[in-house]
Amino acid sequence: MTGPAIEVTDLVKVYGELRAVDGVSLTVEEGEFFGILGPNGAGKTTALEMMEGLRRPDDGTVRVLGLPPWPRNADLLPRIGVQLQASSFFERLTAREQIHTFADLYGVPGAQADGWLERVGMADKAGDRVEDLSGGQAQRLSIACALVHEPEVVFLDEPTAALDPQARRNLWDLLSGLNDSGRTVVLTTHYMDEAEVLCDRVAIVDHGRLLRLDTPAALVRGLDAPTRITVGPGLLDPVRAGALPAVDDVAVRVDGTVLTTRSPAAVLARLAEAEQLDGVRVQTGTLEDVFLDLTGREYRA
Ligand SMILES: Nc1ncnc2c1ncn2[C@@H]1O[C@H](COP(=O)(O)OP(=O)(O)OP(=O)(O)O)[C@@H](O)[C@H]1O
Repeated sequence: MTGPAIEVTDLVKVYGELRAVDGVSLTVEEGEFFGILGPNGAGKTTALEMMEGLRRPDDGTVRVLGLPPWPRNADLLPRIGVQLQASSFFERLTAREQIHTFADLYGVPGAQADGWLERVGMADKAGDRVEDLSGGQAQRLSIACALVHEPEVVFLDEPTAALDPQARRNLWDLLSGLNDSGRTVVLTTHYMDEAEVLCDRVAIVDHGRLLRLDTPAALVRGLDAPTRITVGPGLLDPVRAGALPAVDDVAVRVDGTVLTTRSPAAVLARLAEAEQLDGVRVQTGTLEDVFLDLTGREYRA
């Protein structure tokens, strides 16, 4: 294929007075793991549904694999995968019957469906009814159903929402492997850490607008945030610490003495000379700092 996997230009969706998506333009490259990150109500789902061809844009254009997804495009449908919410499973079917139903719709052999159950770690739950699955298991099944026909582009809408932290982390392992074979993955999330761990590039959205689009590392670097180095409590005389070259600020807290610096290597070298590196913690900026910097308010998922 030539050209980007997805091209969105000046996309708009209006509900009454509300501009849920307000002039978003972005390009997703083939094989990219792309994240749309923003707090609740930012417009992530609305934007994603317009890319999937499930919602009609009020303005702007979408091209997926070079084709317009709206109105329903029969050439495009077999080439994209859309993760449905667990609540939209067919009722009373087992996990295996569920994914085989999807496989039949796409003319995919049953063995391929079983292969996907295996890949998402659901083979031993194949005989369980979908309503008896845990939240994490239901998400795994819905991801397998979205991928059963081996689409080139897959859309996942908050695939780890409502999961406990352990189940989320388990699902990250599965998600991070999804684009190994060159498949393009677009995911929405309101979890900063999830975007940071999984995505090649992240679009930060708020109030329907695209605020910033870059790799997580570049977003954090662009912030020019200082590094915070925490030394164990009582190990460092705050006055001497403040006199160290490159230390901009010193704060004494219960969990240790926090040195703020823009030259962490120089400060760490001095701590090493003084043999005070034991238990030292180094914290750089995160996507949460980026959001705060962009919007002036704390990130609240
Ligand atoms: N069908 C609709 N009619 C009216 N308003 C809508 C409709 N769908 C969404 N909205 C509104 O549009 C805004 C964006 O909603 P959207 O679901 O796209 O946000 P989101 O970023 O996906 O948030 P969440 O994480 O809560 O799903 C919200 O204020 C929402 O209330």
